[in-house]
Amino acid sequence: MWSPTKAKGAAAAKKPEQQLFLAAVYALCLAAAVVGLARTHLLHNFRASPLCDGASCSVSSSLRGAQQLLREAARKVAAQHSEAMALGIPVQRLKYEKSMAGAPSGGGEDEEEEGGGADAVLEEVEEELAAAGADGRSQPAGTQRSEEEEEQEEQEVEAGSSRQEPPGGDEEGAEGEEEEEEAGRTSAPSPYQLAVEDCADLACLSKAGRLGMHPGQFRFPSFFIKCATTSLFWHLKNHPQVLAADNKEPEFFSDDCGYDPAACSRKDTRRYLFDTMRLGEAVEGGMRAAAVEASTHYGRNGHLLAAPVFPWLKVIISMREPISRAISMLAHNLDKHGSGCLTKDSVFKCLERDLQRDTYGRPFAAWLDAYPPDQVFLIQYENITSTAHGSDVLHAIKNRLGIDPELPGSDLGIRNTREYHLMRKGELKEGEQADGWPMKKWQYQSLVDMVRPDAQTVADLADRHGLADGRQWMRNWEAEWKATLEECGADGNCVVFPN
Ligand SMILES: Nc1ncnc2c1ncn2[C@@H]1O[C@H](COP(=O)(O)OS(=O)(=O)O)[C@@H](OP(=O)(O)O)[C@H]1O
Repeated sequence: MWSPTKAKGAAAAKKPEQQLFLAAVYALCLAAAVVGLARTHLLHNFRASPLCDGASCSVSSSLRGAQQLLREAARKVAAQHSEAMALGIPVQRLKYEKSMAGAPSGGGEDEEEEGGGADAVLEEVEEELAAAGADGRSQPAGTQRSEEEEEQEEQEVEAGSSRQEPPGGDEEGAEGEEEEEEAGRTSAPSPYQLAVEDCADLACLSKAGRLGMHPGQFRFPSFFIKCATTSLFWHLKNHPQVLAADNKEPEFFSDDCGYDPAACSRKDTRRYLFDTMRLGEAVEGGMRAAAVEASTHYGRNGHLLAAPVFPWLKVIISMREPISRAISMLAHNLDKHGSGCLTKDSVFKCLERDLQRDTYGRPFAAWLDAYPPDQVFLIQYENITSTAHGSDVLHAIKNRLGIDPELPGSDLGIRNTREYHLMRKGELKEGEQADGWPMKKWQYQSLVDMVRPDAQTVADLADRHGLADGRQWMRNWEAEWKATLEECGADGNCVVFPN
């Protein structure tokens, strides 16, 4: 029969080596139980953490989780940054140099995009992770993402709409899915591009314009040119980053829509967008060219038409000494179309009438009311056509438009001259200069007195908005007037040539 005393006595009766063996077995069992419990507890918590992908908690999956967390954090910084920018709160920019593909620094479309500081955070996070091979897949040489691709990714984050998490948005995705996401982010069209692909009217383009773009892309249309434009239009037409309108002066908003974008018919709008402005080609080219047109009449009421529809539009306004501008335009009407009031006998009356009606100040002020000054590029015709400054002005224009300033060259070229039109009509031989316009000295002087206040208004406005040195501007035109007056004969007769 069994009794404790007996058992004790039996245990006590065991040999010391047997006792030692049993103690070791008990200790091992205890340790195994503790380790088992701890493992179950740790795995439970660890799998629930974003550092594991749920199925495994390997070192590489944990590092991927950490990468994801850092991305999320950077995205949050980006979102807060955008919010702050929208509220007008000053946000300190971090060290961040944007090097747009093929575009000069100092004024591209994309430089208007704010948020560099937050992007820099994201960029640095991505760089650090890539350098550390934190995704557990070190990249072989030659397969690393290019700077451009990384910038595309930043832009998408900025746009905030291109990288939506999949429904149920989990971090549990398998490695393949994550790779796909990676590839999609780097080569995907920008949200802007996707939206424009479906556009066939102004409202759609207008709405799309609020979406984010990749670096090197341009909003459509990009800019209009006004005044002394033919040479500039043709120069830019030959630029690889410019998509010039099929017709230099489509006058769509003026002639087709009566300066009211809401009144443009569907048919005319489609024709303008696709045939004239080549929207289809712009989309096919990934929106990587700046679409331009140069309708002269927009100058008068440009503020009415473009600002509500294309708030991003840039405008190049070139102004010529007003009397020369009027002579050039009236002579153009006469030589090319056989119309208008200009004849050798009616010069003064015709100019007086035109200059009273066509002023610079009012429409220019309206453009400036409608557009921020950094979208208006004001040039003095006398500067861009001068041998001393012409190529610098041209360079600056292209810089401001965000296109390579070195292309297609530094020479503006010369087109649409009076001589060209007369030669075509057989009224002038090659190398000959067209006649000037007869006027009395007092007549010319009175025209100068008439246009001076308007010129001064433009100079003051340009100065106030930081667009030009107003005083220099006036000095240039005063010099033109003085030179013309000095050419007049002692008998008070002048022959006026436009500058
Ligand atoms: N590079 C250069 N240097 C000097 N002058 C130049 C240059 N390019 C154009 N022009 C002169 O600009 C005038 C034509 O201007 P636009 O093309 O704007 O005319 S238009 O309003 O579009 O019809 C026209 O002026 P006029 O000849 O006096 O009529 C052109 O001769």
